[in-house]
Amino acid sequence: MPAVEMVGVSKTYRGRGGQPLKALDGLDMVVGSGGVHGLLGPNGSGKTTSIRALLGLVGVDGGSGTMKVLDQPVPSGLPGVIGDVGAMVETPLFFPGFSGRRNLRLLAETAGVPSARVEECLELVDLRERADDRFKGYSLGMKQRLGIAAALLKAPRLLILDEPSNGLDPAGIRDVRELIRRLGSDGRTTVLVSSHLLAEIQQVCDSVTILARGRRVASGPVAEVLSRAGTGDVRVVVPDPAAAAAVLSAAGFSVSPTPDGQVLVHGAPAPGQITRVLAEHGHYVEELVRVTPDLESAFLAITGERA
Ligand SMILES: Nc1ncnc2c1ncn2[C@@H]1O[C@H](COP(=O)(O)OP(=O)(O)OP(=O)(O)O)[C@@H](O)[C@H]1O
Repeated sequence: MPAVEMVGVSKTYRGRGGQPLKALDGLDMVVGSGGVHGLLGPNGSGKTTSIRALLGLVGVDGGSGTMKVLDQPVPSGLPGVIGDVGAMVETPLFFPGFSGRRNLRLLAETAGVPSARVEECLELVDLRERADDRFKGYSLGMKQRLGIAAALLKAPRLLILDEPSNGLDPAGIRDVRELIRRLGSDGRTTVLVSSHLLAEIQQVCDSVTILARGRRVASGPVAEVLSRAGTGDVRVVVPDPAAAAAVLSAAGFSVSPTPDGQVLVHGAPAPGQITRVLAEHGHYVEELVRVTPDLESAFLAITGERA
């Protein structure tokens, strides 16, 4: 059973002049159970809107598709499963003059969660030692981790985090990344995390849905999405790159030189053919490497947009 399912979901906002703005345009998304799933897209592509729609915080266009969370239809079945869903959407609100612990205890009381769970969550996000400091004195990273702790209070089966790394410094980003990885590998939690940071998704997620203009443009295991968007380029190191490039070009390969004196052969040719043609002309290959794209180039290739 997928943890999240969206099929053909659209959401139209009214712009300032009343003109329609399609934030979601027939969006499909399937998040399998367990692990970390990334929702990746440039600003304005519909990440927050889709998360808000899944949580029933925003209504979608009438008759525009279906959504399920933990196998329950959204919004009608949400009351039955919302206790198993933890979410952090936008910066969470806490009382600035209260400590992290007191803030969490208040939330736990409201949700009927025992206070022992507050301590567990503080431990999970590594805030135990600073739990009695006032919230307003926390760094942005600590505030964000407290927000994640709040989302974890109910020991959710599905944890949804909207841009949890936003505004964090590198150390904060690393802490949040490690936390997400830990949660996603505990065997019971599915984490859905949105980001416009390609490296973030690449480092932390098992699978990914890529959005552009409110639509899914790619999805699957991160490694698969990357290889599908693969350029098929091969980088060749030879003693005389200019002559080797001329030979390859004459043999019908599409080639270009690299600034560091290597030859880039485009378009997924079998590497064996490259070495054979070169050897026939007295050029002996010192090194031959397939170029693996990172998520950034894959993303640009897929969406034609800059993140
Ligand atoms: N309440 C709203 N009223 C009108 N338009 C909105 C509203 N919320 C979002 N939009 C528009 O819908 C589109 C999608 O926005 P959304 O916030 O879902 O994107 P996003 O991918 O989360 O981007 P970001 O990372 O910038 O938050 C944008 O064009 C945005 O301006």
